Amino acid sequence: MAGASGYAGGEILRLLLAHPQIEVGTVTASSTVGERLGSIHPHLVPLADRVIAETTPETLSGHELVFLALPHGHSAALAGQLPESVVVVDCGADFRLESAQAWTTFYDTPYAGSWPYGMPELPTGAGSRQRDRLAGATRIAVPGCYPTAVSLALAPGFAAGLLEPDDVVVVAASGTSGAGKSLKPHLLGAEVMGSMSPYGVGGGHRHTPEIEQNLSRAAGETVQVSFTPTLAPMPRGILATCTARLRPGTDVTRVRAAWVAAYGDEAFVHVLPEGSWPATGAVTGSNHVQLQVAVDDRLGRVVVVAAVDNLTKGTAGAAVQCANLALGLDETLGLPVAGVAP
Ligand SMILES: NC(=O)C1=CN([C@@H]2O[C@H](COP(=O)(O)OP(=O)(O)OC[C@H]3O[C@@H](n4cnc5c(N)ncnc54)[C@H](OP(=O)(O)O)[C@@H]3O)[C@@H](O)[C@H]2O)C=CC1
Ligand SMILES: CC(=O)N[C@@H](CCC(=O)OP(=O)(O)O)C(=O)O
Repeated sequence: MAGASGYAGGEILRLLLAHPQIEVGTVTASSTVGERLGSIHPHLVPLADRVIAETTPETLSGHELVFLALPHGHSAALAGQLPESVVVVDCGADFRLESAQAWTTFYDTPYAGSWPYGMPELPTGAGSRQRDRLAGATRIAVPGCYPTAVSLALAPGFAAGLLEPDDVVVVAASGTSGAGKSLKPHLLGAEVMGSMSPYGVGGGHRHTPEIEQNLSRAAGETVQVSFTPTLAPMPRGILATCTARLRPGTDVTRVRAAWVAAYGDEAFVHVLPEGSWPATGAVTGSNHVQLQVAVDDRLGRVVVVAAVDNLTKGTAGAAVQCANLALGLDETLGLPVAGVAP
């Protein structure tokens, strides 16, 4: 586990402690090398005495499976030095985008290429799902947290041909752990507590091309998205409110049916009963995505609300789910299906 001292790495370790088939091997990081894991993640009691090692190909080699939870731009060099037979599951953005142009527009490191994208439930056209590309894969790019919520929220409508591709508006709120552990002056307690604020406004957030890539794949045509993230005074969770214009003549009774049918067989994506609404508190610590879909008849728009835990289904849970698929295990092994509430 590389990046073990971070938020995503800590969450992967928490999940692996409950996994019946995967054992935690070497834990590595950077500035915390030599420290006890217990001093950084006191909640990971059974791993408290593990000592953090340096992140090098040597310390990571010898494992069948390696999770990378490093800052953007660090995965390519490391993964390139690990044998092809090792399953590498990367929580960073380095290998998520298929378009080099999109990458260079939104990121400031060189384009490294793309790996199979780790969102098993994503409809990818003609009745197929992204999980078909993950079984047996040895390199997997775990999605970003906002793209998880937004893509799973809107993909059923695009896959069913119900939505216009050029009028999609998303506003999403995230808890502060989404920004990682390193010190950021705008994320001090005094700045965050009791206050919500937008960022990346005006189409500048780097998750925009990732969301567009996913929805375009589901739609079979280019989808464009106006995406505005906001920061919410909570440690975990994303609540995404996604609206799109319905195609003319769309029968509104088909709308709910499309979403229910899309996820009826999925273990981790749930369309709530009519009248119930997703809440971040209901998915805290669980690998679930909660969805609700409504139609604004007056404006001819669909409104889909999604809740995920950014650290569980939004990163670490997806990473473990993908590792299960890559290793030929039951996709749901070791993954929490109940949240922590209140
Ligand atoms: N937080 C979230 O909700 C999500 C995160 N992700 C992605 O997961 C990855 C990790 O994010 P997160 O856990 O939040 O980040 P953190 O800042 O919390 O953790 C970063 C980790 O990377 C290590 N690290 C930093 N620099 C280096 C380096 N040069 N070489 C080796 N290791 C290094 C840190 O070690 P040390 O502490 O020892 O310096 C730490 O373990 C990122 O790519 C992020 O984008 C994806 C989806 C959601
Ligand atoms: C609240 C917050 O700051 N969230 C992060 C997204 C976290 C995530 O999913 O990140 P990666 O694409 O970096 O893996 C952000 O907006 O940059």
